[in-house]
Amino acid sequence: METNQEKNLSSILGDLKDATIHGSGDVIIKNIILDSRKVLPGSLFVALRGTQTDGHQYITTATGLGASAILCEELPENPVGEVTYIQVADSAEAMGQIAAAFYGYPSGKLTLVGVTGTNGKTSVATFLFQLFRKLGYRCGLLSTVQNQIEDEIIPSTHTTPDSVALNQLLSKMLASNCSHVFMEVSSHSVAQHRITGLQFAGGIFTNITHDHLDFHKTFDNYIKAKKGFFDQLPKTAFALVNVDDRRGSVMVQNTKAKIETYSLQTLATFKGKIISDTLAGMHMEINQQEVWFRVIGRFNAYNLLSVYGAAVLLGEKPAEVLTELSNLKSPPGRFEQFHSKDHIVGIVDYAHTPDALENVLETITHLRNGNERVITIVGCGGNRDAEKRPKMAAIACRYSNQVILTSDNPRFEDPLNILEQMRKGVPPLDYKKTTVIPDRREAILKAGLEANPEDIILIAGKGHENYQDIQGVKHHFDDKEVLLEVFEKRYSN
Ligand SMILES: CC(=O)N[C@H]1[C@@H](OP(=O)(O)OP(=O)(O)OC[C@H]2O[C@@H](n3ccc(=O)[nH]c3=O)[C@H](O)[C@@H]2O)O[C@H](CO)[C@@H](O)[C@@H]1O[C@H](C)C(=O)N[C@@H](C)C(=O)N[C@H](CCC(=O)O)C(=O)O
Ligand SMILES: Nc1ncnc2c1ncn2[C@@H]1O[C@H](COP(=O)(O)OP(=O)(O)OP(=O)(O)O)[C@@H](O)[C@H]1O
Ligand SMILES: N[C@H](CCC[C@H](N)C(=O)O)C(=O)O
Ligand SMILES: [Mg+2]
Repeated sequence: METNQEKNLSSILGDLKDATIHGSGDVIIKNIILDSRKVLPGSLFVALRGTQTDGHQYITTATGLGASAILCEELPENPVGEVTYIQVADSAEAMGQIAAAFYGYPSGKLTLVGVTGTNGKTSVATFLFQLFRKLGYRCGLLSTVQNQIEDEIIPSTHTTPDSVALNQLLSKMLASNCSHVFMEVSSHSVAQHRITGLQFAGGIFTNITHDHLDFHKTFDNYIKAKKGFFDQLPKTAFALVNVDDRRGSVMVQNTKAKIETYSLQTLATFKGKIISDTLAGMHMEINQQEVWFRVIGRFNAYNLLSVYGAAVLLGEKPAEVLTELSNLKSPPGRFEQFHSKDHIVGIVDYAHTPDALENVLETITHLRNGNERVITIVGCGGNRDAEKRPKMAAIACRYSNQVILTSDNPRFEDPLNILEQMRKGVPPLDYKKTTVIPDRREAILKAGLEANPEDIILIAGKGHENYQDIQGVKHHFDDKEVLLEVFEKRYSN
């Protein structure tokens, strides 16, 4: 007999086109597993071709551990008699369809909105989650910072989980009576079919700039990956795009969804204008209605505008939406401000791309009103796009009086090597104001101790992260903690 956790294999294969089934469809599947080391008796093991290795190499291990079925692109040389092999053209794509069926298609029973773009996904998804809770709905969130079911926090490992984890989380949200779920859709997740089989009520495009070329290789591929999300939206969904980004129209070129737009510069369904922007708050006009926000910065004007648009497209009343939006706070590590007793402003921000860093520094530049200095501390992650390293250093120099280049998450790279690549972006005229301090803690302490009252210290790149990933080991590290520690130190000395 089937239980909640179990399904008959043939009952979850219905959405697969062109699959060849070798063996019986009448097999009980207890779970879907993509790592052979986690296979249990009754598992359906999915052989995925990865970036490091090929899951097909582990099919024999999986059957040895009791897998009752294997989803694969190529059959093993010696198939096991009692195991069912489902042969498909693309295992990752098929896995998305099977995972949705295994968990009872939870996305179709929820109002699911996805957010894609280089920057702003976490901010927009989190604002939507906060807003809809305030509007009285039970909600779920899938984000880089954390996954959340109402108040329950479930740590996240990826911006967008794999299709099995994703459908499992969605079914948990449904079981908790959530009606709305807001999720980030990373370009990796589209390319790797993590979102295949999901039924979206809407999709939002924030922007696209330089990132992840380590994975996508060319900017064109990166654009195609993001566009893939809009290509697969159904005609019942909305596709809400930022038309101030020149790739906005490309994103929705082939979508079946209803296209809606937002802009700060041109005519759009949702048109916004910034009236003033200070450290205390932002005053905007949205579709002729004036509104004050606690959240600040031009990039957040875009984020709030898209959130407003999505809420209205989901049927919420504009006036109620604006009232609730005006009280929202930024998610952790997104332009998060701290003030020392002698009025130094510390800003912890997750800007880890050239565009994000430039936006944040432009915002800081606009907020300056006197002789305060801007001190920027920034690093770049290891085993990630190396092209952004010199660019980010150059941007930091352009907008700051003092720059400290430091380590982010070196991962498996030599931090000094990363810093050397960043240093190449420092214009010779800016050598004098630039220091390289590989130890991130030391870098923050130095800035915090040397700053003068009213100075602004930007600590960019790690935002909410509470670890530093060095050689595969995550050591506790929190920019906020070190900043607050040094603010205290100024008084104890
Ligand atoms: C580059 C990338 O996306 N990698 C993801 C990918 O891993 P991979 O392709 O390297 O896998 P692999 O190690 O080659 O293994 C291939 C297959 O063999 C299996 N295997 C492997 C060994 C074994 O003994 N047995 C076995 O079955 C693996 O489970 C896997 O299914 O598939 C794994 C399983 O789903 C993911 O955990 C992994 O994410 C890694 C950890 C990662 O860091 N991903 C980042 C780049 C990422 O996805 N980032 C985006 C957001 C970025 C952003 O927008 O800023 C995200 O959505 O989080
Ligand atoms: N709409 C935006 N446009 C440009 N930059 C933004 C925007 N929103 C936020 N940022 C900047 O980008 C940083 C990351 O923001 P956020 O975490 O919302 O993006 P993300 O797309 O979720 O990033 P990730 O790809 O790591 O998941 C912020 O800390 C801020 O510096
Ligand atoms: N989602 C992004 C986060 C980068 C954050 C930055 N701190 C880094 O480690 O490079 C990535 O995985 O590329
Ligand atoms: Mg994110």
